[in-house]
Amino acid sequence: MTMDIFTHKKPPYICTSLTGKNKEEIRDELNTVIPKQPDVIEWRADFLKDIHHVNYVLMIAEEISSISNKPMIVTIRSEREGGQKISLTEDEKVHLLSELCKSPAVNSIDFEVSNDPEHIKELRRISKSHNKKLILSYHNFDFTPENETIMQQAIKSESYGADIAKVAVMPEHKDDVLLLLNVTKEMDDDLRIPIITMSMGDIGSLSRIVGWAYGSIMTFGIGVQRSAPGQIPIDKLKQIIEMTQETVGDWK
Ligand SMILES: O=C1C[C@@](O)(C(=O)O)C[C@@H](O)[C@@H]1O
Repeated sequence: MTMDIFTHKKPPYICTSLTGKNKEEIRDELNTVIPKQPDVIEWRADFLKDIHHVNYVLMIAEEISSISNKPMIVTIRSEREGGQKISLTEDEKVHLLSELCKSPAVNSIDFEVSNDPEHIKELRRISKSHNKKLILSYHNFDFTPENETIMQQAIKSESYGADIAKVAVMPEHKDDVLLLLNVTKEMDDDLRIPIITMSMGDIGSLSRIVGWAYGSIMTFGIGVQRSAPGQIPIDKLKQIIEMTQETVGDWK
């Protein structure tokens, strides 16, 4: 049964990324990660060495799901937006994501909103027909664009029929973290779909702690190895969010 990310707890959901290069490394990661009880697992399949073997990929997805018993997002992050260099063409990547949508092990797929619109439409069609969530994402590892640009990416994601819009941007100074939180609140007010946002890097890590209060439904913490700069270890992240939620309450 595919588990729904959105019904089992009050946000923010704590997600952690698996970045192993092969089945053995992923198993080891799971052994460390599962006791830390993340709510959601993101499998960063772009780290997998043999990503071109569709059956091997599907087998690992099943294994992750059966060991973790958690909702799983599969991401094949493009190199352009901070992912690993992989041996698949864009068409092959879309084919692989389509096959993953058919697997009961997978809850959601993440695809960049900057991808070819035909590929996005195809994955929307397939994910919907298999009852999987489509996260359309935007990453900028260099800087934080202005408010309107971030908003436009999220609006574009919604207009493609995304179930969730995600934005990860790099701050160059403290004001950029405030900008991200501010636009998070605007997106939460204006969009009909849920959003996930983060400001990356050291100063950006503040957004990973308080983003929920501005409308971000998920935050990424380190299980074994970070998948982006500024992530906080899951145990500390959980503790600090619980403490802030106690004082802040349901305010957002
Ligand atoms: O998009 C995201 C968010 C992220 O970049 C972060 O900053 O936590 C980590 C990635 O693994 C994930 O796909």
